[in-house]
Amino acid sequence: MADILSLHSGNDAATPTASGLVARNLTVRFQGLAAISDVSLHVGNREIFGLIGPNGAGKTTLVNCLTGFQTPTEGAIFLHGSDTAGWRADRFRLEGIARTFQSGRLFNDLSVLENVEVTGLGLGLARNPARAASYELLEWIGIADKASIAAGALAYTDQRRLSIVRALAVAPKFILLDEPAAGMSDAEADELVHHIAEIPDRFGCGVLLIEHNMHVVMSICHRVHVLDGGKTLAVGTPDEIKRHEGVLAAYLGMEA
Ligand SMILES: Nc1ncnc2c1ncn2[C@@H]1O[C@H](COP(=O)(O)OP(=O)(O)OP(=O)(O)O)[C@@H](O)[C@H]1O
Repeated sequence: MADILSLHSGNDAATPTASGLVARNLTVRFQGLAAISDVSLHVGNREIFGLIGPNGAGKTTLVNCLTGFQTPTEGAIFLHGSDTAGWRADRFRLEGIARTFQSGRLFNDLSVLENVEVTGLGLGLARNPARAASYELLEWIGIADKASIAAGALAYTDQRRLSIVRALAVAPKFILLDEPAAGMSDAEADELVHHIAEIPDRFGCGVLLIEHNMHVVMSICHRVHVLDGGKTLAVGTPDEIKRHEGVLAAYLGMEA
């Protein structure tokens, strides 16, 4: 615990605290090559925390570590002060860490409503309450009118919306969103921004957001962590990140 309280060292500008989701000095090597190197971060309880970086920067590898899909080669992850060493993905999920995948991973043959409902049933809810809660989530994200069609028949952008509510259905403490705005038009991304911004207060959870759409990241994140080549390049508020010379050169400059 004392170690977490002194997290302020290293490369995370977060306020030291034992609460929240904390990664400390994470390194992941694949066949000797470092996908991430000595990365530390802290996501606060109701924070919207952006994770950005060029392709191959290590964002997904980091999220895989924070959800138990990847064991770090070095370093540690703490959830509300508990060391997660040895936790597998199902334990992370049970402890309140939910995620979406770039690929969606929906049950394509089940209806949109059933995709959310199975999560509620898995949590032990009875059928009717699970169905009602699922419908409410679909209404919130704006796809309740498609509740009865097969998830596999949804447009790609609606599949991404469904992935988000399915992850929220487990009442997580943290939700990790992997490129939720991918493939969306500017208008669709704007609408998504509005929904993601509501998550902390409406669902009482923190958000870690991987996103290439800079408008989305800069308009809703409280803080942004920039990875480049597996290393932390900068951590700061959106305004600080927008002005950071190293970030402009390594990443944002590419967008110009
Ligand atoms: N299972 C793996 N085996 C070997 N190398 C891997 C593996 N997973 C990722 N890598 C490598 O680790 C580095 C980081 O990849 P990662 O997918 O985490 O980056 P990313 O920032 O999420 O990229 P993108 O924006 O393209 O999704 C890349 O060089 C990638 O090739």
